[in-house]
Amino acid sequence: MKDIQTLAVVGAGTMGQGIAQLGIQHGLPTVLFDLSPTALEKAQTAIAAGLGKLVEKNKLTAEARDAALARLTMATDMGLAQADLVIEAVVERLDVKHQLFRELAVLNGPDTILASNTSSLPITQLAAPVPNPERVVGLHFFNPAPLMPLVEVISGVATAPEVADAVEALAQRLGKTTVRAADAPGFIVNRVARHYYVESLKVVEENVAQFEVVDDLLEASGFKMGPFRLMDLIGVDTNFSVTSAMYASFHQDAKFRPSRIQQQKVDAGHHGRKAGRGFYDYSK
Ligand SMILES: NC(=O)c1ccc[n+]([C@@H]2O[C@H](COP(=O)([O-])OP(=O)(O)OC[C@H]3O[C@@H](n4cnc5c(N)ncnc54)[C@H](O)[C@@H]3O)[C@@H](O)[C@H]2O)c1
Repeated sequence: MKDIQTLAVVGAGTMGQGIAQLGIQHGLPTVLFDLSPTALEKAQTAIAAGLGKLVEKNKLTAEARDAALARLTMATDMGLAQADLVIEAVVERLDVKHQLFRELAVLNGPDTILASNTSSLPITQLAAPVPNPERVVGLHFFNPAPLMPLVEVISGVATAPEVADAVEALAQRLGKTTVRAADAPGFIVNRVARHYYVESLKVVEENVAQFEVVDDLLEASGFKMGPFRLMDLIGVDTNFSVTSAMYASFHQDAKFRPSRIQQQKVDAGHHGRKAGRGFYDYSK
């Protein structure tokens, strides 16, 4: 297994931009590819701001920040998404991720590792139509990726053990604490955390309490963020897709049923902080 020396991140949204920041911060020349030039512009601003904050806090020198930024290539041309490790962080849809991995497999050699940041889709299913599925692996960062210490490493049925070892070592090089998770829907954290969102949405749907009250109470009881503030941070659309995928994977088990409140937010484009509006208004 060759050493991972270069990184490509596909999808420059909430997660992709954070993962790319980690890569350049830790010395990896990194290509950040997205279909949307606007997403790339926003990502570039966010990465520069993220590194800038570290400089302000004396956690990074200005020279190290400049060197990190020089390692970053922003790309709307998918042809540039070639690296030892490609991490995809695009929308949570199996069809989109399948198509993407097939294209990445053509662009890259058979020994390039293809990792998915999926929150819920089974790695075995993701890998099935990809040439050389033994190099497909789950590498699940948490939001915000530069700050959250945990990364789940997930092997599908076909994943070669040395591939899982290599991405785990890479995550540790990025300063993360890793945990191996079995290839079950939602892995560990999202499976348990799903009920935080699903049950809170039910409380609001049943008029037991308003969402702001639920947030305030849960924060007062010790949770760092209330469920609605957290959904806004995650992306209401992403959170809804993850719940929908898990509901399907668990064969419509009612305890994972998505909420019509979330469906409505998605339909209205109220996708959370990234859209300026979710459960709360961020336009100011
Ligand atoms: N948001 C979270 O808190 C969080 C946490 C952990 C994991 N994840 C997972 O990370 C992945 C990305 O989630 P996100 O919240 O960053 O999404 P997002 O909606 O913020 O960003 C997705 C980006 O992917 C781009 N994109 C879509 N299709 C593409 C394609 N074919 N090629 C290139 N770019 C494409 C979009 O333009 C967009 O910029 C999902 O699988 C999600 O489940 C999300």
